[in-house]
Amino acid sequence: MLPFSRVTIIGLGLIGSSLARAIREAMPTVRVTGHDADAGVREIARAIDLCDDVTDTAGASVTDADLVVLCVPVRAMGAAAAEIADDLPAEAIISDVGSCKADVLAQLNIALPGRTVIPAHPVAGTENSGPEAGFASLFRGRWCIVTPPADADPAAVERVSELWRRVGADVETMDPAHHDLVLAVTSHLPHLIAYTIVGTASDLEDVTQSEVIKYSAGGFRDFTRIAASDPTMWRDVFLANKDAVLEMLQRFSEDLSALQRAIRWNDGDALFNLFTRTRAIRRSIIEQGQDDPKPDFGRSH
Ligand SMILES: NC(=O)c1ccc[n+]([C@@H]2O[C@H](COP(=O)([O-])OP(=O)(O)OC[C@H]3O[C@@H](n4cnc5c(N)ncnc54)[C@H](O)[C@@H]3O)[C@@H](O)[C@H]2O)c1
Ligand SMILES: O=C(O)C(=O)C[C@]1(C(=O)O)C=C[C@@H](O)C=C1
Repeated sequence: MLPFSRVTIIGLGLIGSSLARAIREAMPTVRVTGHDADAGVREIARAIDLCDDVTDTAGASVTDADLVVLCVPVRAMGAAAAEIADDLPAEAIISDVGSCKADVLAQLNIALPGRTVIPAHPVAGTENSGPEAGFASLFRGRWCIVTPPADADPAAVERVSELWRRVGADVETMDPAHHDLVLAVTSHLPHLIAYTIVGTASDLEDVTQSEVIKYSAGGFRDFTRIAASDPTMWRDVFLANKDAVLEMLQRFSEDLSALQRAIRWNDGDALFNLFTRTRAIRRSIIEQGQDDPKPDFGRSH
């Protein structure tokens, strides 16, 4: 049996539009309704036939929904939830796809008191945004981490999990705070590092302009892809997951200082040993046949 029959997606950008496409492909009988605050995005969504219906107001999009998935930047979750509060059917489940979870759960609990809120995070994406950047296979073979509140109804958790399995994801359940700590190191910190490296390079007059472009075939080019990620999304992630990111940044800074010291004092052994360890990690991932690896998020809760 299908977990839901009428799904509303609010926010029709990369993730919302990918979810709409994936649901329509995997579960063609499910009615998908969409809404976006941006009239231009709604126009594109209609033009590309993204959903069965795209409504001009958030309220109109949820009146008969049995699942509403908020796919907006993490600091816009509370406002998006408040807009649907009066029109939401009593039995509807509310979920989201935000990249950090504790702050989003707090926002949703304030905006929708007493409602069934089951947050989730598909750990899949690209550096692109908007309704035309999405694609149906985005979640296939990727993790989706469901982060229910401690007192969540297990049946509601299972229905949300089943939706993500149906669009191809592997589902883990995790405590929201633990999720935020893990993702701070596996996703948020790498983005911060990429933004820093590309920003620093462009600040250095000597290597800017043609030279940054001309010689960016290798490692730097990989960083520029990540650093092209959406500014609104990532501003929100760093501010909403501040504590976990600052904790991981502290650890990272200490490790970077140790490397700095090793270079200054010609400690070749320290450099060699670290690089040998990190190379072994990458090789063991490839040997397991995962060249686009899903990180092991550890124990489920
Ligand atoms: N991009 C990724 O790689 C990725 C991966 C996993 C999860 N996420 C999470 O998914 C969410 C959406 O990210 P995205 O990459 O799809 O962004 P996006 O910029 O492509 O789309 C976001 C959409 O939300 C709309 N929006 C903003 N505020 C709104 C509101 N109050 N009501 C209705 N619509 C509103 C915007 O107009 C935009 O069309 C974010 O919370 C992000 O953290 C992103
Ligand atoms: O592959 C990318 O471009 C991504 O940044 C995707 C990525 C990640 O860090 O893995 C980014 C943010 C998400 O919340 C989930 C996935």
